[in-house]
Amino acid sequence: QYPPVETKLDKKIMAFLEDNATNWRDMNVPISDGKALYDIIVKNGYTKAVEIGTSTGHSAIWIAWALSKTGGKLVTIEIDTKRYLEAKANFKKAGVSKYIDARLADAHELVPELEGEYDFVFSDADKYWYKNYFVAMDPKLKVGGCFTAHNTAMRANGIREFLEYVESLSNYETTFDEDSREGISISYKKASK
Ligand SMILES: C[S@@+](CC[C@H](N)C(=O)[O-])C[C@H]1O[C@@H](n2cnc3c(N)ncnc32)[C@H](O)[C@@H]1O
Repeated sequence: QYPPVETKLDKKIMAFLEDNATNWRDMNVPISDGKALYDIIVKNGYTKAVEIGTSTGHSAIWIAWALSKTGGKLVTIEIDTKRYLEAKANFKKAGVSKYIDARLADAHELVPELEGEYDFVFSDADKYWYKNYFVAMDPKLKVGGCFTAHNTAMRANGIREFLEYVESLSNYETTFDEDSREGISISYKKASK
């Protein structure tokens, strides 16, 4: 389930993840979904990532682990101060702080304001805003980049609207991680329009 452990940092991250495997209580992704995100990033060599909805940092640690391989960096956004602070402490313990720019902010406001280009997005905050997050990130997502979203198996309001929208776009190709119980949509940007 874990990626190959080759370096001192790999060892440190894996030890942290193993020690805390049963301690995630704040709507965090399961280990298998974290590994799925890791694989997408490493396979594609992504270096500029955004996560919407940090919580206490489980998925961010998996993303940062992948970015430690590609030489990238993650911007992750959380609105809740307690979870944000806990995530920061977890990043330190896992040894991945230098790969993460953690922001305490309302993603409704910050996502449209993010500057620069990105090649990987993981959307995991308020579901009813998923389509808006996608619309705000789309112009900043490089061709070849990927927009992923969690809990797509829920098909709740907002998630359904987001999926209908992204699946209607001819410049995106969307698939689903079949092994994820909660569902991860994976939308590759094939062309600029
Ligand atoms: C499902 S949890 C994220 C879990 C995390 N990705 C993980 O796997 O470890 C969703 C998080 O999004 C945060 N959130 C909800 N609305 C938000 C908003 N408008 N801006 C930023 N964060 C938000 C919640 O406080 C919550 O911590």
